[in-house]
Amino acid sequence: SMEKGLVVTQLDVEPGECIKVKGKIQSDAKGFAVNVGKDSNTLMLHFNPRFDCHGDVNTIVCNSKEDGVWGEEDRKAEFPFQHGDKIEICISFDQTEATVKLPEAEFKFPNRLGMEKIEYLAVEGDFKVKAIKFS
Ligand SMILES: CCCO[C@@H]1O[C@H](CO)[C@@H](O[C@@H]2O[C@H](CO)[C@H](O)[C@H](OCc3cn(Cc4ccccc4)nn3)[C@H]2O)[C@H](O)[C@H]1NC(C)=O
Repeated sequence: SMEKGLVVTQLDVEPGECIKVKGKIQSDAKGFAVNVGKDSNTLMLHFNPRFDCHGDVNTIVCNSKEDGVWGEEDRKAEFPFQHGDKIEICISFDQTEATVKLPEAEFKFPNRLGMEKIEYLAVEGDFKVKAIKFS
Protein backbone atom coordinates (compact mmCIF):
# COMPACT_ATOMS: atom_id res chain seq x y z
CA SER A 1 0.00 0.00 0.00
CA MET A 2 1.07 3.61 -0.37
CA GLU A 3 2.84 4.01 2.99
CA LYS A 4 2.12 7.30 4.73
CA GLY A 5 4.92 9.82 5.11
CA LEU A 6 5.52 12.18 8.01
CA VAL A 7 2.36 13.43 9.75
CA VAL A 8 2.40 16.02 12.54
CA THR A 9 -0.80 16.98 14.35
CA GLN A 10 -1.70 19.18 17.35
CA LEU A 11 0.42 22.04 15.93
CA ASP A 12 -0.34 25.69 16.62
CA VAL A 13 1.46 27.60 13.86
CA GLU A 14 0.28 31.20 13.67
CA PRO A 15 0.44 33.79 10.87
CA GLY A 16 4.01 34.94 10.17
CA GLU A 17 5.60 31.83 11.69
CA CYS A 18 7.52 29.37 9.50
CA ILE A 19 7.34 25.63 9.01
CA LYS A 20 10.67 24.42 7.64
CA VAL A 21 10.87 20.97 6.09
CA LYS A 22 14.34 19.79 5.14
CA GLY A 23 14.81 16.64 3.10
CA LYS A 24 15.89 14.88 -0.03
CA ILE A 25 13.89 14.32 -3.21
CA GLN A 26 14.36 10.68 -4.20
CA SER A 27 16.44 10.07 -7.30
CA ASP A 28 13.52 8.36 -9.05
CA ALA A 29 10.81 10.64 -7.65
CA LYS A 30 7.50 10.72 -9.48
CA GLY A 31 6.17 13.37 -7.11
CA PHE A 32 5.79 14.47 -3.53
CA ALA A 33 3.44 16.64 -1.53
CA VAL A 34 3.55 18.88 1.51
CA ASN A 35 0.13 19.43 3.10
CA VAL A 36 -0.66 22.02 5.76
CA GLY A 37 -3.99 22.88 7.35
CA LYS A 38 -6.35 21.76 10.07
CA ASP A 39 -6.36 18.03 9.31
CA SER A 40 -6.15 15.68 6.29
CA ASN A 41 -9.63 16.74 5.08
CA THR A 42 -9.15 20.48 5.57
CA LEU A 43 -6.03 21.77 3.89
CA MET A 44 -4.93 25.37 3.47
CA LEU A 45 -2.33 24.14 1.01
CA HIS A 46 -1.50 20.94 -0.80
CA PHE A 47 1.88 21.75 -2.42
CA ASN A 48 2.47 18.97 -4.94
CA PRO A 49 5.54 19.01 -7.19
CA ARG A 50 4.99 16.40 -9.94
CA PHE A 51 7.99 15.09 -11.86
CA ASP A 52 5.85 12.65 -13.81
CA CYS A 53 2.46 11.73 -12.41
CA HIS A 54 -1.23 12.21 -13.11
CA GLY A 55 -0.19 13.19 -16.63
CA ASP A 56 1.85 16.14 -15.38
CA VAL A 57 5.58 16.49 -16.07
CA ASN A 58 7.73 18.88 -14.02
CA THR A 59 4.72 20.80 -12.74
CA ILE A 60 3.86 22.08 -9.28
CA VAL A 61 0.17 21.64 -8.55
CA CYS A 62 -1.25 23.55 -5.59
CA ASN A 63 -4.72 23.13 -4.17
CA SER A 64 -6.85 23.44 -1.05
CA LYS A 65 -9.22 20.88 0.41
CA GLU A 66 -12.41 21.68 2.30
CA ASP A 67 -14.35 18.92 4.08
CA GLY A 68 -12.52 16.34 1.98
CA VAL A 69 -13.30 18.07 -1.36
CA TRP A 70 -10.46 19.43 -3.54
CA GLY A 71 -10.71 23.03 -4.71
CA GLU A 72 -9.58 24.54 -7.99
CA GLU A 73 -6.01 23.52 -8.93
CA ASP A 74 -3.33 26.17 -9.40
CA ARG A 75 -0.42 25.08 -11.63
CA LYS A 76 2.77 27.06 -11.17
CA ALA A 77 5.00 28.26 -14.04
CA GLU A 78 8.34 27.38 -12.40
CA PHE A 79 9.62 23.98 -11.35
CA PRO A 80 12.82 24.55 -9.31
CA PHE A 81 13.33 20.88 -8.40
CA GLN A 82 15.56 18.09 -9.66
CA HIS A 83 15.75 14.43 -8.74
CA GLY A 84 18.01 13.86 -5.75
CA ASP A 85 17.94 17.53 -4.61
CA LYS A 86 18.43 18.23 -0.91
CA ILE A 87 16.08 21.12 -0.20
CA GLU A 88 14.50 23.15 2.55
CA ILE A 89 10.89 24.23 2.03
CA CYS A 90 9.65 27.08 4.24
CA ILE A 91 5.89 27.53 4.52
CA SER A 92 4.29 30.53 6.18
CA PHE A 93 0.91 32.23 5.85
CA ASP A 94 -1.24 35.21 6.72
CA GLN A 95 -4.97 35.79 6.45
CA THR A 96 -4.77 36.26 2.65
CA GLU A 97 -2.21 33.75 1.40
CA ALA A 98 0.27 30.97 2.07
CA THR A 99 3.88 31.44 0.97
CA VAL A 100 6.23 28.60 0.01
CA LYS A 101 9.87 29.73 0.06
CA LEU A 102 12.58 27.66 -1.62
CA PRO A 103 16.23 28.55 -2.15
CA GLU A 104 15.60 29.95 -5.63
CA ALA A 105 11.86 30.44 -5.82
CA GLU A 106 8.82 31.62 -3.92
CA PHE A 107 5.20 30.60 -4.52
CA LYS A 108 1.97 32.12 -3.22
CA PHE A 109 -1.38 30.39 -2.82
CA PRO A 110 -4.57 32.05 -1.55
CA ASN A 111 -5.73 31.24 2.00
CA ARG A 112 -9.12 30.21 0.60
CA LEU A 113 -10.41 28.86 3.90
CA GLY A 114 -9.34 31.94 5.88
CA MET A 115 -7.46 29.63 8.23
CA GLU A 116 -6.03 31.39 11.29
CA LYS A 117 -3.64 28.64 12.39
CA ILE A 118 -1.99 25.51 10.98
CA GLU A 119 -2.52 22.46 13.17
CA TYR A 120 -1.53 19.74 10.68
CA LEU A 121 1.51 18.98 8.52
CA ALA A 122 1.96 15.96 6.28
CA VAL A 123 4.72 15.12 3.80
CA GLU A 124 3.87 12.41 1.27
CA GLY A 125 5.48 10.71 -1.70
CA ASP A 126 9.04 10.51 -2.93
CA PHE A 127 10.64 12.83 -0.38
CA LYS A 128 12.78 11.72 2.58
CA VAL A 129 12.35 14.14 5.49
CA LYS A 130 15.64 14.93 7.31
CA ALA A 131 14.35 17.61 9.70
CA ILE A 132 11.42 19.83 10.47
CA LYS A 133 11.69 23.13 12.32
CA PHE A 134 9.11 25.63 13.49
CA SER A 135 10.26 29.21 13.89
C1 LIG B 1 -8.12 16.00 -16.61
C2 LIG B 1 -9.32 15.54 -15.80
C3 LIG B 1 -8.87 14.93 -14.48
O1 LIG B 1 -8.12 15.96 -13.80
C4 LIG B 1 -7.20 15.37 -12.90
O2 LIG B 1 -7.96 14.92 -11.74
C5 LIG B 1 -7.10 14.25 -10.80
C6 LIG B 1 -7.98 13.65 -9.68
O3 LIG B 1 -8.62 14.69 -8.98
C7 LIG B 1 -6.10 15.30 -10.24
O4 LIG B 1 -5.18 14.64 -9.34
C8 LIG B 1 -5.39 14.91 -7.96
O5 LIG B 1 -5.00 16.26 -7.71
C9 LIG B 1 -5.13 16.59 -6.32
C10 LIG B 1 -4.79 18.08 -6.18
O6 LIG B 1 -5.75 18.83 -6.91
C11 LIG B 1 -4.16 15.73 -5.50
O7 LIG B 1 -2.82 15.96 -5.91
C12 LIG B 1 -4.55 14.27 -5.70
O8 LIG B 1 -3.60 13.41 -5.03
C13 LIG B 1 -3.88 13.24 -3.63
C14 LIG B 1 -2.91 12.19 -3.18
C15 LIG B 1 -1.81 12.38 -2.42
N1 LIG B 1 -1.25 11.18 -2.32
C16 LIG B 1 -0.03 10.80 -1.60
C17 LIG B 1 1.12 11.05 -2.54
C18 LIG B 1 1.45 12.36 -2.87
C19 LIG B 1 2.51 12.58 -3.75
C20 LIG B 1 3.22 11.51 -4.32
C21 LIG B 1 2.84 10.21 -4.02
C22 LIG B 1 1.78 9.97 -3.14
N2 LIG B 1 -1.94 10.27 -3.02
N3 LIG B 1 -2.99 10.90 -3.58
C23 LIG B 1 -4.51 13.94 -7.18
O9 LIG B 1 -5.03 12.61 -7.36
C24 LIG B 1 -5.28 15.86 -11.40
O10 LIG B 1 -4.39 16.88 -10.91
C25 LIG B 1 -6.21 16.46 -12.45
N4 LIG B 1 -5.43 16.93 -13.61
C26 LIG B 1 -5.77 18.06 -14.25
C27 LIG B 1 -4.91 18.41 -15.42
O11 LIG B 1 -6.73 18.76 -13.90
